[in-house]
Amino acid sequence: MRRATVYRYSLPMEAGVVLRNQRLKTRDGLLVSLWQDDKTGWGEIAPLPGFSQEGLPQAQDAVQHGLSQWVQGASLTAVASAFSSLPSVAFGLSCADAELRGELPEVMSLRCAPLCHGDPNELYARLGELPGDLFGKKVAKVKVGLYESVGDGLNVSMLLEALPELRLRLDANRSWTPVKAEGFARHVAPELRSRIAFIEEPCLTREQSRDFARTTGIKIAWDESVREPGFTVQAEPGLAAIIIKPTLTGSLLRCRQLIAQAHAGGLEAVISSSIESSLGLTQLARIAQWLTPDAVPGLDTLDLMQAQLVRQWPGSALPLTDVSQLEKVWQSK
Ligand SMILES: O=C(O)CCC(=O)c1ccccc1C(=O)O
Ligand SMILES: [Mg+2]
Repeated sequence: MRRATVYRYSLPMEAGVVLRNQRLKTRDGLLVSLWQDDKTGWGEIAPLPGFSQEGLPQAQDAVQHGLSQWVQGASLTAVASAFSSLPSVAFGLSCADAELRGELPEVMSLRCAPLCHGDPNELYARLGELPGDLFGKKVAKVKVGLYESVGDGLNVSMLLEALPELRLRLDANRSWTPVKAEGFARHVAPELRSRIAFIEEPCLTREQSRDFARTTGIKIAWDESVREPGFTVQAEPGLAAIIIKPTLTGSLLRCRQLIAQAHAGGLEAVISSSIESSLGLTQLARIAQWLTPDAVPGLDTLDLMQAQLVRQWPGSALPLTDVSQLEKVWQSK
């Protein structure tokens, strides 16, 4: 006997969370809970506005359709894989399936690269509390490209000089022209550059980003590129990592393929948040521990929200929204 329930959630965000020029006031998504033979599995389906191609109504239709098939005996692994054009659906259903089958280990990665939103004092304070990673180094992520690239360069240099064990991941989200990228690099001394683990997508095109890596010696990582049609994982000079945001990428199977291809090419694969609730984030932390144990995941987005959902993120003081407070939108017969 199989049963499935779909819940809808809407969590208030902290004021001022802006994504690709739009303000995100609430984070909206679906939770699914599966039940079979006294076992349960949960998954989160949360298309991210401005990033996901699919919207929530379309995702909900697909989820209900997929779960109806599962209840009637179809394999959810196969159902999830069939939704490759709706990555959030493929990912959420495959997580619920993996939990139900006991495939997703419980143990979470407790390391997480803190996201710095520009205030260096805040980052100093947070880094002080951070445990060093496997190699005794601390890693944090700083968004760049929002203001003047020269200012970004100065800020990054100041952080690296002030904190000698710090390594930085930077993320420019394709915002720099080659001239701006050069303006950034000019203000980061060559001896500091090796402590930039990578910068995600510095320029508008991959070719420009490759040129940037070549001329500056600063390593790059693909993020947006990983989700573009025709992308294949390929090791190349200057490339350090690929970023995998499963909600934007697809099923666990698809994520595992990307991770395996990255590792085979000597690249780091970094599991990262698409601003999921605490339920989705704790699953991502488990996936990271399971599949990329040597890479610190990029999951520091819980505090953008005003509440946690169903499952608690270790150490978070945010209030917890319980299942009983959620709107049930569908249930199998
Ligand atoms: O990667 C991280 O550390 C946090 C997640 C993050 O930065 C992000 C979250 C949602 C959408 C886009 C991005 C991004 O990488 O730009
Ligand atoms: Mg990015």
